[in-house]
Amino acid sequence: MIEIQPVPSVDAELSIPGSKSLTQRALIAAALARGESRLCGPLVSEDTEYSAQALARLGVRIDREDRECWVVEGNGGTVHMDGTTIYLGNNGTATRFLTSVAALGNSAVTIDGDERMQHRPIGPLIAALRGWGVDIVSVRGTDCPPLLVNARGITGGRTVLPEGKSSQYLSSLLLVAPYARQPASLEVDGEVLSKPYVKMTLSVMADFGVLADCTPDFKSFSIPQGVYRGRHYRIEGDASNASYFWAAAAVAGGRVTVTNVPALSLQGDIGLVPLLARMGCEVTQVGNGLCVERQGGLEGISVDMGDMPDVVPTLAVVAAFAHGRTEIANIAHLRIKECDRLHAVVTELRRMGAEVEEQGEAMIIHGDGGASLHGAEIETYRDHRMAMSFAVAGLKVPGVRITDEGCVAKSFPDFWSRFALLT
Ligand SMILES: O=C(O)C1=C[C@@H](OP(=O)(O)O)[C@@H](O)[C@H](O)C1
Ligand SMILES: C=C(OP(=O)(O)O)C(=O)O
Repeated sequence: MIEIQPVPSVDAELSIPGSKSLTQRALIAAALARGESRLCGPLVSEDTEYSAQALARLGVRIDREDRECWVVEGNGGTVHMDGTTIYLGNNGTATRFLTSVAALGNSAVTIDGDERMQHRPIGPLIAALRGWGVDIVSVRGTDCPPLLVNARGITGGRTVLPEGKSSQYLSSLLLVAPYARQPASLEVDGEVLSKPYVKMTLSVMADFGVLADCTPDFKSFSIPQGVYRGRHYRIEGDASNASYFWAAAAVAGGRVTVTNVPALSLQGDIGLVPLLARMGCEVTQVGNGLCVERQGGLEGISVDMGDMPDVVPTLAVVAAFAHGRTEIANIAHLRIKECDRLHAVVTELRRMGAEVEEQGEAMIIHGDGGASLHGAEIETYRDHRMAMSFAVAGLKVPGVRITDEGCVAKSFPDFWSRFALLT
């Protein structure tokens, strides 16, 4: 357990480790590419460790000796599984992505994860892969991992992705689609949540040489056959993880500059910054980074966060220090993250004395400028984002204690040492 020390205000400038989403996409594109890639600025964390090890099991050589630049020897799309099981912990992104990558191989593979991952749905991806001729089942019939993939490649042609609460199904299909035996197309049923992650997938695919087509509503895709080309690829800082530092300025007052997450980031979570501005912060561009500063008070806002689920806990914590009502809508997908994050955020904010309403797909925070907040022992539910977002509250409120603080290793192993720069 770690107790956060309050500060009168913050004044810091720092860089943030590489984007988790970009690192995992670049690893897969580089793994399936023809030729060598150098991925510079990757995130080194539990999740990317799972991804890299899984790709190694699928026959890809990845040299990670230099933590700053990983060298990946692409297999050109020829996937050979060494062994029978790929275990991915509670890495939702890799579990969804590697399922499709494994389908490109030529042997039976079990995809499994930890107890929580075994409750995170993957049914829509199973259905869409079947539409591309993949023999895949959820071993326990739960539409969650473990999955058994009897891999023999993907046929391509048209498939439909049934409605689901994760964009990762769609990104997963897109990443492997160029390797289908015939040109592939994909239709999506229902609303696409977390759209910026799909955009990011298309952008990484294009960077590695494959241009897919999609309709502006992200519901219909055509992917040409092709092979990614190995390249030098630089990964920007993680916007979701930068959010805790920008939020620190909003909550404690003062300013924080994150130097390596640009305003025009590929990451949708950069969208938190304009929301902080709407609440009363000042935002300025500094080089390739962004500075968030707060001098006056914060006001509540109404916002649809369907496209940026990972920064909902961050915004919710800030909202508890604002004056007035903040409504965060369209966030049902938070319920299938590392924990039921919608319920967890509401529970822990209430534990600190905040007045919060939980709805099926939304949360409402009735802020009073933080006046009624008090210290508490915060349960983190093995969820890195719970730990990091509630740490921010502790910069202002004495006695905030974060349990199981090591859970940040999933995406940000040295979070606590960087956070200490604020105090
Ligand atoms: O594709 C990605 O890299 C991610 C997509 C998002 O998930 P959903 O699409 O399930 O919302 C996000 O929560 C996750 O941390 C990373
Ligand atoms: C939801 C997250 O990750 P994943 O789905 O990859 O487990 C996250 O990092 O907040």
